[in-house]
Amino acid sequence: MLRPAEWDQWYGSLELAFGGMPEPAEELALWRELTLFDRWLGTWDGDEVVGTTGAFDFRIAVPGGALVPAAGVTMVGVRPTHRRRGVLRSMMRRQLDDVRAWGEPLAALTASEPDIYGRFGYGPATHQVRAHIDTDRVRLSMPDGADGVRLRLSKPEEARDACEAVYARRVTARPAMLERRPGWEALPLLDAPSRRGDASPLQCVLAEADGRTVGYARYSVRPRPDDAPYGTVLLRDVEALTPAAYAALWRFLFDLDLTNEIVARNRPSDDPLWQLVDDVRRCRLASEDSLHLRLVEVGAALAARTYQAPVDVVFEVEDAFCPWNAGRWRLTGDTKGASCERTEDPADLALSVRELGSAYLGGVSLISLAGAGRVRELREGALHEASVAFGSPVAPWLPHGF
Ligand SMILES: CC(=O)SCCNC(=O)CCNC(=O)[C@H](O)C(C)(C)COP(=O)(O)OP(=O)(O)OC[C@H]1O[C@@H](n2cnc3c(N)ncnc32)[C@H](O)[C@@H]1OP(=O)(O)O
Repeated sequence: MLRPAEWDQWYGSLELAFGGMPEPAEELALWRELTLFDRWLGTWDGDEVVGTTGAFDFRIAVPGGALVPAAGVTMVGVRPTHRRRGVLRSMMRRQLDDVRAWGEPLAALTASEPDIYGRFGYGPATHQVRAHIDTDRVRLSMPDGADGVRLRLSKPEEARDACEAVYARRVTARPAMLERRPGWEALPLLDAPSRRGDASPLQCVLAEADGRTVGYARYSVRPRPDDAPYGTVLLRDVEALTPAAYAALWRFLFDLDLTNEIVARNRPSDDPLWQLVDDVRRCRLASEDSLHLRLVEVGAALAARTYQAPVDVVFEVEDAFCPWNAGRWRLTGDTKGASCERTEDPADLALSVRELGSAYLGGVSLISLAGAGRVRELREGALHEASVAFGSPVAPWLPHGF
């Protein structure tokens, strides 16, 4: 637990852990406002803060559409003078014990380096795709109805509630999306001038149909540099409720005069955009890990989602860091619901909690993990059965960091 009076010192230590670059005042103000002091931890050496972390109280969409409590682990830092002597490990210990005590079955984070958190039971569970789209060459095929969508520019702040209403309807449609907690609607609007470089302030275009907002895109424009003929559209986010609105928003971004490129830093791996374009190679896609997930309570977590095919398997789970999860669990479930209970029956699949974290949202298949030797099949057929059941028709995707 952190005291409000300690926050400045605490955050200063976090900034030092990340290299010492001060953050813009508006970002500092938002992170302070979003701080949940009773869920924040500091490690002290005398009167110096040497370790920091916190855990937001998210609810995350899981396959089947439920919103499940998940501790959003954040702001992990250890002072450069105090590294590699167990400060992180002790904070992870305390934090996971806390999360368990709060009754939250999941913990989630985005990692500064992907190899830090596996030892604590987190597995990479979603991917994000970066695109550099050559809008001179790539063409879009427009679905029916796109020409009927009205586009309207608005100040991002004025359009906030309309955008939030669209976002709220999108959350349960895709695993790993986060329900917007109070105060978080300010995050996508952050636009500190010192972060813009040579790009414009943030802009917003709304898609409207039958008088209501059915989509939005927020972006900035970097005008042509001296050595190039055209500028770049930097996409912040885009969401829409209909295929027509989605395509209309992308066409707008593609057609912005005096630009010939869109840079989108975080798109889902199955973004419908890849089906709208005629030349996906000229979208120059690159993928990397995004959300890392940990099952804090294996039984409650596995019972909280649904399964896209009937499943009845016994897992032998290894969990050295949270031993209350270790042992055998029988999962039975289908598209309607699931239960997961302790069992003495023989195991069908053996794996560690980390693999369960990777597979949980349906973005990494158990078969692929087994191909790497990280899941062992002990009953013939169990791997295929569980792998199909754990899948998701929509790729999990985390829309923003935290
Ligand atoms: C969710 C987030 O906030 S991600 C942000 C993480 N923070 C940063 O990257 C900021 C810069 N780095 C740091 O502040 C620190 O180096 C930290 C937090 C990454 C590690 O803190 P430390 O106190 O040095 O870690 P600690 O000594 O407890 O090490 C625990 C284990 O993690 C390993 N480890 C520590 N740092 C790293 C790293 N950067 N990469 C890989 N493994 C690491 C250690 O080797 C140790 O391994 P072991 O279990 O096999 O013995």
